[in-house]
Amino acid sequence: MSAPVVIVGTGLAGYNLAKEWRKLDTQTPLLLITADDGRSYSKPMLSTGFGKNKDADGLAMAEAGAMAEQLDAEIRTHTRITGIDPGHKRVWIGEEAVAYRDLVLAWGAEPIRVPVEGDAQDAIYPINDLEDYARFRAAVAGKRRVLILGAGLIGCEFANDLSAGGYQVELLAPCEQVMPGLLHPAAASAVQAGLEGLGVRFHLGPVLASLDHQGDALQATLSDGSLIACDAVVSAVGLRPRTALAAAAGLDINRGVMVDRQLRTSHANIYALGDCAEVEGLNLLYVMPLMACARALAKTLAGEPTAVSYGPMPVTVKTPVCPLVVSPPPRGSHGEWTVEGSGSDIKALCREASGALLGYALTGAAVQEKLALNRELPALLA
Ligand SMILES: Cc1cc2nc3c(=O)[nH]c(=O)nc-3n(C[C@H](O)[C@H](O)[C@H](O)COP(=O)(O)OP(=O)(O)OC[C@H]3O[C@@H](n4cnc5c(N)ncnc54)[C@H](O)[C@@H]3O)c2cc1C
Repeated sequence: MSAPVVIVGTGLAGYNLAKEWRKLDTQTPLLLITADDGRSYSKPMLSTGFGKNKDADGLAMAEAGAMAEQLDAEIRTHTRITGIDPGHKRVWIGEEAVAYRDLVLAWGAEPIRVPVEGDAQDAIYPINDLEDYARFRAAVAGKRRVLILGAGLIGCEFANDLSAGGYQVELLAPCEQVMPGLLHPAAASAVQAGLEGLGVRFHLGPVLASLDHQGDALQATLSDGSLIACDAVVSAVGLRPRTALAAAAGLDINRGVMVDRQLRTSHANIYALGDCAEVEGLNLLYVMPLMACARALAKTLAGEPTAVSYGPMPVTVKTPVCPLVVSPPPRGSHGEWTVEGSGSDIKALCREASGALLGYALTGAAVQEKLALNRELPALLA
């Protein structure tokens, strides 16, 4: 039998690529390898599960077996790739070598861990996949108070969702506003005020110095000396694209695994997409870009080399208490911000001197204007 196309990872990138490719090629063998249980799920739902009262099983859309049948593929679950041998076109799973025709890296990004003192490291939960989510839900069942580390998009989404699920939330981050780097301060204030309205208490500035067990609960000591009592900690301090195995195999690495617009790495027959990939300098950890990459790469793998294009990529942040859509100005662009509105309804626009729209942040009622504004936004990869 000819060597299969091998996709490493069964997240949205791996599975969507497999689906798109199977539309074009029903013959070539396909092998998916995943470190997790291979269940298909939509990762964005992880930060809406408490409000919707859905556990991990409730968020899973299909078991690995059903996906294998649907994709006419072999899926190896709980199996971790440990090396790549580009010269011989094979990957290593421990001592076992697996040959590939083409190899696709869709192995995502991993949560950054911040060093914290104390005896309760075990009570800090990153939530980056279904299994993380299941562990966290088990940890907070019957509990009341959650401390979130990180005021980025994911930290804010969890703050909204856990509040909606009945938890008392404290949010700690060493920055001056929520979603710094992504949001204009006026929009950040609107979101923060909305979350405060739900009872979220913000501690912006200090970091977590230590976390210790105290009876059945936990005590967090902040770098400014203040104390927070809680029952569990969510770590949402950021993600780092997985690159170590690619670097060890000699692939070009920057922030992510570097690929061109055809999603080709620096080595023949090896491609990357999703959170692990840096596409012409852009490492976008969102669903829309990976879907565009999956469609383009499916064609390339089916024999029609195709470059990916990114249109505007606005992000809808799931903070229903203060709806938010944001499209940050492209890196390196220069524009002036104008802000209209007040309270929870903010329209912040960034324009070039010529008047061309570079980016925006819309909150509350202003979100309605997104469709009209999207038509004005520049494409990220034309
Ligand atoms: C809580 C949360 C909410 C989000 N909300 C949104 C949103 O609203 N909108 C949006 O656009 N984006 C959102 N995102 C981002 C979006 O979900 C991700 O960009 C996307 O799901 C990444 O998919 P992926 O397939 O690249 O990676 P992953 O889903 O992380 O998949 C990686 C896969 O690789 C496997 N793997 C890793 N290492 C190995 C190895 N060595 N061997 C074998 N397998 C391996 C893993 O087991 C897994 O199957 C959110 C992210 C989070 C965490």
